[in-house]
Formats: sequence, C-alpha cells, structure tokens
Amino acid sequence: MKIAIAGAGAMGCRFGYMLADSGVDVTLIDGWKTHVDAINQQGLFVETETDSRRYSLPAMLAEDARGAFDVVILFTKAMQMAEMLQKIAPVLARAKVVMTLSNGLGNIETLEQYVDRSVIYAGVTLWSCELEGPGHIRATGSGNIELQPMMSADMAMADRVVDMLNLAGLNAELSANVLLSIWKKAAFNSVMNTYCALLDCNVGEFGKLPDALNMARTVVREIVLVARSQQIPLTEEMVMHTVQKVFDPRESGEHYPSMHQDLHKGRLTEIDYLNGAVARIGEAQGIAVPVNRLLTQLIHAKEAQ
Ligand SMILES: NC(=O)C1=CN([C@@H]2O[C@H](COP(=O)(O)OP(=O)(O)OC[C@H]3O[C@@H](n4cnc5c(N)ncnc54)[C@H](OP(=O)(O)O)[C@@H]3O)[C@@H](O)[C@H]2O)C=CC1
Ligand SMILES: CC(C)(CO)C(=O)C(=O)O
Repeated sequence: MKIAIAGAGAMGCRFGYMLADSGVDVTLIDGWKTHVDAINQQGLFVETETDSRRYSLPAMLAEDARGAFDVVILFTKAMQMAEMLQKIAPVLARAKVVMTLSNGLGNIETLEQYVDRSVIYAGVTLWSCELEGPGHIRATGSGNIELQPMMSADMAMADRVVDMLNLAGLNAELSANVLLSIWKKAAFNSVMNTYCALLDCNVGEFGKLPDALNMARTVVREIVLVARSQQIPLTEEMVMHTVQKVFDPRESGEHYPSMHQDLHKGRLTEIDYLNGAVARIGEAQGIAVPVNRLLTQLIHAKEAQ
C-alpha cells in the first residue's frame, strides 16, 4: 500500500518512520517548508530512548502534493485540518481511505466537508512524540490506535489497514464505537494536555501531584454529562483508567503533551476542540460546565501572554 501522511509534525513523522521501517511506501506532506526541505535533504532525524537515526523519507509541500496514495493519514492539528484538506485536494481525489487520528471533537465533521463519508476512517492514538525542530523528532514511550471506518462496506480494506499498522508495531485495533473512543480520548486530553500546559509539567510529573486524580475527576465528570447528552455512553472510569495508565514512563510519563509543546513554541492550542468544545456543547444543552469553561479561558489567556 502507498501511504501519504498529511500533517507531518511530531505524530505524522513518528507514524511515518515506523511505517517506513516496516517496509511501507510512505510520503510525508506538510506546510512547513523548512521542515520539508530538512527531511528531503538530510533525512528525518529520530531520537528514541535507546538511539538516534536518520530515516530517508520523501516529503512534499502541501500545496505541491500530487500522486496516487491508497491511504492518506491526516495528522494536522484540528484547527489546521480544513486548510490541509483544501491544499491536498488532488491527492484526496484518488485516495481509497482518508483517516484522521488527530485529537479533539469535530474532526469527522471537518473531513466530511472535503471527502465522501465512504472513504473516511476515524480514530484516536495514545502514541506520543515531540517535534524538536525542522526534520527532527523525539519519539519515546509506547501507545496504541483505535480506529473505525465510518461506513463498513469494505471490511477487507479495514483489515488490511489494521494489519499494516500492526506490522509497524503501532498496536492498532478496530473500534466497535469510534465516537466513544473519540470522546474518551478528548476527555483524557482535556485533563492531561490542559493541566500539563497550565502547570508546565510532563505527564509523569502531573501524575505525582497529590491532587492529580481529584483534579482530573472534576473535569471528567462534566464531560461525561455532556457526552451522555450526545448519546455517547462515556463513563468516568473509562477516562480515569487511561489517565492513570499514561503516568508510567513506558507509556507517556516522560512526554510533554502536544498542548504544552504548542504553548512552549508560542503556537495556538487545540483547546477549542477539547475543553472548549465540551463547554460549548454543554452550555447549548443547559449542562453546567464551569470547570471546562474556566480551563478554556485559562489556556486562551496563556496563548495571549
Ligand atoms: N504530539 C503528540 O504526542 C500527540 C499529538 N496528537 C495529536 O496529533 C495531531 C498532530 O499533532 P502534533 O504531531 O503534535 O503536531 P505538531 O505541532 O508537531 O505539528 C503540526 C503542524 O504544525 C506545524 N508546525 C509545528 N511546529 C512548527 C514550527 N515550529 N514552525 C512552523 N510550523 C510548525 C506544521 O504544519 P504547518 O507548517 O503546515 O502549519 C506541522 O505539520 C494533533 O491533533 C495532536 O493533538 C495525538 C497524540 C499525541
Ligand atoms: C500523548 C498524549 C496522549 C498525552 O496527552 C496526547 O494525546 C497529546 O500529547 O496530545
């Protein structure tokens, strides 16, 4: 299978080198010219816990992206997705699968404006990565992927996609209810990304705070009520299980969540697709969401500082 990864930041590059290392034909697509040039000229430099290596991978600028790819994996930030989809229209026109694994609520709705629902796969991932600079990532820890085609006409294709991801060691499985997976991940990110960004700490350091679990539950309880108003059977336990699991350094303990990375680099965050989306939906439903509203305001204040 030929794969294009559109949005080759930290995560796009991590998936790119892992897939390429397992023998898959991968092309990276991104809008950041210096990064694309660095990958084409020097290879993608990957640091892990044990070594560092350069991977030779082709990269294209989004506006120049052409070619036939079986699968396009979108790994932009939620707020960059529409612009990326517009730029890579020639690639999307020929793709059999267009998959989003980006964090946040609303990504499927964005995708549906640009591609037919029959090719859309949606999912979430607990893999993590840091973009250290142009053509340079730090990829530690482990993770998994839950994904599902939005229409289940071609399950043989879905199995092939899952097999390809697993051959690369990415621990993928088909989800029976990807909307639940997405809400569970969004709730988890609304805790971990937001608190780590505000407290300037990594996942493991947050986990060591005496009040970490109480602080997490306060956020999660509101999100569970909002999810239920959308017929999503989310429970507090589901989210808290994932929150506690990632404190381990073998999972994401040493990782600075993507929202922390964004604030650190002076970039906008995905807050409006996490706590902000929950607050928006909750308020429209008449559900009290003061904690998620306040956290959204605090992150916007940090963005403005
Ligand atoms: N990082 C992580 O560990 C995880 C991230 N995710 C999710 O995956 C999605 C992708 O996130 P992630 O890979 O972290 O995104 P990154 O911030 O690493 O990259 C996203 C895009 O931002 C632009 N960009 C990033 N840094 C710079 C810079 N210094 N200068 C100029 N442009 C830059 C590039 O696009 P362009 O130039 O076109 O704007 C890049 O493709 C998000 O939804 C995120 O929440 C999910 C799990 C873990
Ligand atoms: C790695 C993880 C799971 C940590 O919050 C994440 O989703 C992120 O950084 O955005």
